[in-house]
Amino acid sequence: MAANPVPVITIDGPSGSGKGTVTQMLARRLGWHLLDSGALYRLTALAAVRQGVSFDDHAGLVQVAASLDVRFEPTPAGEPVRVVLSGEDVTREIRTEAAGDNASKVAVVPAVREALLQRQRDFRQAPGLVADGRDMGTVIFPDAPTKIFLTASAEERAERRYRQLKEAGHDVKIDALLDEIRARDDRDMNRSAAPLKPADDAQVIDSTGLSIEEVLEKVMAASGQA
Ligand SMILES: Nc1ncnc2c1ncn2[C@@H]1O[C@H](COP(=O)(O)OP(=O)(O)O)[C@@H](O)[C@H]1O
Ligand SMILES: Nc1ccn([C@H]2C[C@H](O)[C@@H](COP(=O)(O)OP(=O)(O)O)O2)c(=O)n1
Repeated sequence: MAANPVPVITIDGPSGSGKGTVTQMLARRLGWHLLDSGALYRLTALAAVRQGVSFDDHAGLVQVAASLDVRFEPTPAGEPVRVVLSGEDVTREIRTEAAGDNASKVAVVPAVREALLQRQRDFRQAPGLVADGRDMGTVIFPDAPTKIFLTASAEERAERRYRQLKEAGHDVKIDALLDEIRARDDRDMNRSAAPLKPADDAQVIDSTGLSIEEVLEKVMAASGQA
């Protein structure tokens, strides 16, 4: 097969490592497209709940994933991309910790991942793509010229999530968030299909103690875009 000439930067890593933030800033700076693959798993879980499909019903989940009616709409700089599911704005609803946990549960099902595979690859359009998730560099875009694995200590990731949720007006407890982060890390890393791990050719960046700007600079340098 001929090599795909459209460049991709993959940014994989655990929850709260800063993938989404860095991906958005980088995509804007480069003028490239963006793929938030986690949103597809969050939407699959949300649509399943709404349609009364149990997470044990794998055939049902595949049906939901394959027929997702979703649009990602651009927003002004600094605001999250607007996510529209079957005509309804679900941007906020899919960002809760519960939605993330449900996403991680449907994401263990290999056939669900298979049903979302081509939809993700279709985001690879000129002039380039920045893609964030768990398996962007290992499974979805194994030929990506630049692969980043972003990480940070579980404590710092829980702290970041705490600040983010507090600012959004949610009543959260740091200990519960740390437990949730650890449980999700464990599920994402230990599943058989496309587990969370750095690709062999990924550059690992530990963002513990680094500001968002410092991380962005490291990612730009690693991708030859600095
Ligand atoms: N290096 C960093 N230092 C401090 N806060 C950060 C850093 N990177 C991200 N954040 C903040 O942490 C929260 C989670 O970041 P996010 O990009 O959503 O992570 P992920 O997509 O990996 O789950 C956000 O509120 C974000 O602003
Ligand atoms: N490429 C991906 C992206 C997300 N997932 C699953 C596993 C994750 O825990 C959930 C939610 O991912 P998401 O990136 O939206 O969550 P965080 O922002 O990292 O908290 O979806 C996946 O299995 N593969």
